[in-house]
Amino acid sequence: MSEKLDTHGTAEICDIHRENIQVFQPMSFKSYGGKTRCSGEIVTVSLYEDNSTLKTLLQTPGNNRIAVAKVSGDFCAVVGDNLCKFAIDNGWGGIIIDGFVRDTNMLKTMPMTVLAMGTYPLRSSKKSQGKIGDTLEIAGVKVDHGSYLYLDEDGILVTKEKFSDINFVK
Ligand SMILES: O=C([O-])CC(=O)C(=O)O
Ligand SMILES: [Mg+2]
Repeated sequence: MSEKLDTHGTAEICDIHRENIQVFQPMSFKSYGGKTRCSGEIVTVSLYEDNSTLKTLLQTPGNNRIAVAKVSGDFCAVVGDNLCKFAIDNGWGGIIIDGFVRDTNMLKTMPMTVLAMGTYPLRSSKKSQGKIGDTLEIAGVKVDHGSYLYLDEDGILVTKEKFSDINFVK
């Protein structure tokens, strides 16, 4: 007897839609937030040693979208409990940082999905401008602004559009 699942995680999406997804390389991201799953439209953010563009973005309505940021330059933490609180208050679906976060003792208690490459205690400078909307190269995948992301305990995958036949686990 086979039971039909009424919700799907990333593993089921991979089985159903293998041809239409790109999967992030493993061992690239760790989960730091109080939530470990999310799905939603991607907003891409390019940062260079400065989190102000991301900070401003997270203070605008998220409508359940996912902020995906790539950070270059010197090591710095671009998200901590303050930015995480903005994301929660403004209805963002998740924050994915190809870079570092801090205040992780707080982040783990907060109802937000926050993934990053690792932790670093030093904050970013406020000297440079970031940019929204670039295509980012992250964990072996080209991530387009406006594409769709599914993330859970098994991994992260992106697709051009939301799958209408998928009822993603909450
Ligand atoms: O303030 C910053 O730049 C990062 C941070 O610690 C926070 O978001 O709490
Ligand atoms: Mg902080």
